[in-house]
Amino acid sequence: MTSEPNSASWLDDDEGGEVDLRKEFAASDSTNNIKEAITSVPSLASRLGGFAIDPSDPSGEVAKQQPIPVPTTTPPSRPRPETSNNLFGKALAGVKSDRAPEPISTVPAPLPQPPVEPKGDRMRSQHDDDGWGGPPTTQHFTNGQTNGNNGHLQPQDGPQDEQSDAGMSADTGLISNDFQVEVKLVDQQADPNSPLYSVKSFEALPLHEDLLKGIYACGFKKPSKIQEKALPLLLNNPPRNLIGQSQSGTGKTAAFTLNMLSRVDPSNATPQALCLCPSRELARQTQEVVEKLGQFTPIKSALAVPGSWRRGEKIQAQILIGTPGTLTDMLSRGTRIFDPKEIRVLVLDEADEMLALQGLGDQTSRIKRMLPAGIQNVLFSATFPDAVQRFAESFAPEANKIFLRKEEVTVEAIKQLYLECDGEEQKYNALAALYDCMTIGQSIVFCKRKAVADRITQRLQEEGHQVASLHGDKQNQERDQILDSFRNGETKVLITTNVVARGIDIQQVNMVVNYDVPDLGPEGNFEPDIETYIHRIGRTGRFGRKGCAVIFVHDERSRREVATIQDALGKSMRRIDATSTTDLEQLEEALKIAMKSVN
Ligand SMILES: Nc1ncnc2c1ncn2[C@@H]1O[C@H](COP(=O)(O)OP(=O)(O)OP(=O)(O)O)[C@@H](O)[C@H]1O
Repeated sequence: MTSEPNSASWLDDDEGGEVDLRKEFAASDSTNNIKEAITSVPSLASRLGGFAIDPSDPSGEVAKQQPIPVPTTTPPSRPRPETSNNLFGKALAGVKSDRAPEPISTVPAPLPQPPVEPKGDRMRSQHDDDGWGGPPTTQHFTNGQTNGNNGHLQPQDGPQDEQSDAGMSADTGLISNDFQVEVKLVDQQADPNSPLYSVKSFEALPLHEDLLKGIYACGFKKPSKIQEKALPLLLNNPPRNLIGQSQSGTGKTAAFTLNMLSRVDPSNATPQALCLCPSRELARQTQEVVEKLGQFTPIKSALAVPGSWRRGEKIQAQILIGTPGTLTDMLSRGTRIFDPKEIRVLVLDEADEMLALQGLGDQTSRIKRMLPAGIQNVLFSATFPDAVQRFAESFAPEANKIFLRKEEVTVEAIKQLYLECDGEEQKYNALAALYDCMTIGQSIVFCKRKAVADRITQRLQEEGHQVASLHGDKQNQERDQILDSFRNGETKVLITTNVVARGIDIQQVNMVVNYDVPDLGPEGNFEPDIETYIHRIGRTGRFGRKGCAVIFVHDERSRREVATIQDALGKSMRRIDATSTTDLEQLEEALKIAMKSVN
């Protein structure tokens, strides 16, 4: 980590620890056509000028020389991997495809033909193959070496000038969006320092051909690092628990989804894989991923969130995705809704949240107790704080583990900035002034409280801005509609609480604003909530895309909190001086470049 340089212009220092945001993002601009589309944005400086003035430092120069201090200790490393399991066989064999496969324009390499296993209880028959032998594996990714400079990551070596293409159309190779920019993932996936890097191809993984077809239909060309590492461990027989950590937006969902699709028996029309998510929004999204990746299999999925299920209705889908409340409700009815004894895989997405002692942990543990012992427990998250990690290890005993080093948990392509405001009211002014920038792409504004989200939404709307607010007090259907219209681009700015802080994957989101510093609430002594910060900013920078995350600082306390976050992440944030026209114009420029790069 580095401390902030004393440079007058933060865009000048393009060497050393700090990054010239504008130059870096511009360097990745292999296409210029977007530039025209964004040059119409009015000057941010012209709209922001004049706030956050410290009376003792009217020019702002003193403050600029005193960055939020970042302690110089290197975060402790976790132990190195010990062993790795061999692959014993294919986890999905003999899945019948009774749906007519649709033509895929990207012709894949010849598909591997997994051995056909007789229908029936696939998991148990695999289990019989070779027992639960072999030591669990712990792996640690490293997406960069430390340069001896207080643990700050070295700049990546590989070419970074082309963008990812998670949303690529299989027909054209173009992202379907407003700007039609061709962006390639190839270079990032060839760079060993990238979390998207993999040695293997999907074809080399033990996946059924119908799942490979689903993967191609999603436009995925190569696995990410977590997919490459986790899938063989997940699909290995006998099934073993797995705790997997990987940065936000690196494809964890596909990893656990492919495992669920591989592990269920399509001929048995009852839930065999359960996936628990912390919000209805995430459960709905995950079900879509299951449907997409499984579209060439006969496997069905169902949703277990409030309003998704008619009381008394028996679930006949093999994969059930839901929130703990609804799943507990279903399970409390014995075998009437589904037979828990048939469950063989339990996935906790956002596992640290699902196991949090003050939160969902109780419900999750209760659900687990209603399921058979010895099922495969799969826990994924971008964050695993130490206390939860211990609980996770007892929840999923003898698990194979994939953990990140502390300094690796945030995505390098998300540029983290903080913006000083002079009090609460100025925060609102800053947000209003950022509106045009926020609508070049799409943005999510996170607030601590629902009331604040509603209040600023109303004010912005009264001033003629188009924004929507989403939080847990809204009706289920309204929640679904609001997120759907944000997802399809009808709404450009979403003002929300932590309800969408985790897991939500909307590739066009190129800016996240932390209107409030997230905190741990009364149980956590109102300390800053580092994990929530990581997940919030992870709503941008998905699968190799670039993004900007701005956090508002408006008093001594929030200043301290942001310093704590920097310390915990081992990364310094660039300070934006709201009294400096130059800084603000540079910020605007950097945002524009970042925004176009995510498309
Ligand atoms: N191998 C791949 N190639 C290209 N795109 C991919 C690949 N795997 C996943 N993606 C895409 O990357 C995006 C992010 O994936 P996903 O939502 O699974 O990330 P995640 O790791 O679960 O993130 P989070 O920690 O925020 O939950 C999705 O749009 C997904 O479709």
